[in-house]
Amino acid sequence: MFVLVNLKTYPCDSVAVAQAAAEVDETTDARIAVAPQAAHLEAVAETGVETWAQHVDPIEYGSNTGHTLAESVADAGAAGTLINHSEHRLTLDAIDGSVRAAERAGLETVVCANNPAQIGAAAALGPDAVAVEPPELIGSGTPVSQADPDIVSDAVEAAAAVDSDVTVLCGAGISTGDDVVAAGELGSKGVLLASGVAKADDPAAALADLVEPL
Ligand SMILES: O=C(CO)COP(=O)(O)O
Repeated sequence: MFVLVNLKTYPCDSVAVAQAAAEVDETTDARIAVAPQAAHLEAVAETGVETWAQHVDPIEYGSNTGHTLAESVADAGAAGTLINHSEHRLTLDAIDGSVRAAERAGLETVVCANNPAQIGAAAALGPDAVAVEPPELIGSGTPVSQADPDIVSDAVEAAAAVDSDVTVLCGAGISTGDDVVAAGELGSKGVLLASGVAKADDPAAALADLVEPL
């Protein structure tokens, strides 16, 4: 299972969370990665943990003030990037452009979407993976795998119907090892989570709990 921890812009210590993730990664067969905000990518990558960007723009080198260039993200040490997170929605055309920009820079891609229908559309753009995250459950503490299991299994079906090479992650409210196991039982190959780690009093313990049953 892939455990991708999105730190959003939470006021946590990104490097401390990354160090904890790197340590927990040594103890498990699960794959752990941390997605800090762009300004922290390099510091997080230096901890040795697999590092992901939260977003890249559909642009090339040039006059794009304030945008995030995929090549810069890769140079900072990122191995992959989220695209179209629920908190950073893009047009279809921009999602496509961002996937192409990420590919150009050698970044792995996870395109986020709200529901199975959007997952099918996202899969058609050929990312490495898609992540279904019902917006109403994000940050709720109620795991999608429990509150709405069908959305996960339907997303797995929707992606497979379009492109069987695109793997499916799920997210929203995931915070325990049991939630990760439940996600796996629904056909998800990983989880995307944030508050369960970034807002935890002890992020290292939260991460250890997440991978304990894997
Ligand atoms: O948005 C999310 C991950 O990208 C999910 O957030 P929570 O884990 O806080 O529900």
